[in-house]
Amino acid sequence: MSAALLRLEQVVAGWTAPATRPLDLLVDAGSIVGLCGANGAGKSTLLAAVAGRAQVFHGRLWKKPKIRCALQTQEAPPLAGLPLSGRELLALTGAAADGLPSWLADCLERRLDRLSGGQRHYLGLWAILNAPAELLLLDEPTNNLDAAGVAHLGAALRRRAGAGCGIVLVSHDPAFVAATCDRVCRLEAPDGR
Ligand SMILES: Nc1ncnc2c1ncn2[C@@H]1O[C@H](COP(=O)(O)OP(=O)(O)OP(=O)(O)O)[C@@H](O)[C@H]1O
Repeated sequence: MSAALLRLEQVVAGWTAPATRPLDLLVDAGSIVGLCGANGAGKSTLLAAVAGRAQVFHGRLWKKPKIRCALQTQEAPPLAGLPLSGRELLALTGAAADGLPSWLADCLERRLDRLSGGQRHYLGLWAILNAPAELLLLDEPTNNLDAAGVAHLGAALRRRAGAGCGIVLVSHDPAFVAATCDRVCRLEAPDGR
């Protein structure tokens, strides 16, 4: 029997005013759900509403009681000038370094603001992906990643789902979504796109 972790019924989310069309969404433990839609449709806003950062204006948003959510956003953390290493970043979220690709394991002791954009992105993503959470909310996780990084990410997501996590990922990459997600949900933009 599947165990529901997240259920949205006709949810309209926004920051200071409603910004999305109504959305129904069900995420079970062990499943990876893709959320697609045009620029500005409100996909990031919906993830933020699930994480409790944005508002729900209409509909019903249910999460399994006491569930822990980890949210990856598209915003780059303000790291410039901060002597924070990759290993320290992982420690901040409680993520283990085991399983990191070899090309990133070598970067763990270096300052994040001296890494490449892709290296920094994947370490930041890894910190969220492997945080002690049951529901992972990922916003454009393949941004900045090369083909090897995308393949590694797909396998890491499958492992987390296999361990019982529910995953919602927003992506504009149809090939990645088709290869990775069990189901895809489309959010229509307010203007109908
Ligand atoms: N922090 C914020 N405060 C107020 N409005 C916001 C905020 N973030 C986004 N918006 C607005 O909410 C609407 C939806 O934006 P959102 O980023 O959720 O769309 P998206 O579907 O994720 O787009 P994209 O595919 O371009 O990343 C837009 O009109 C945007 O201007």
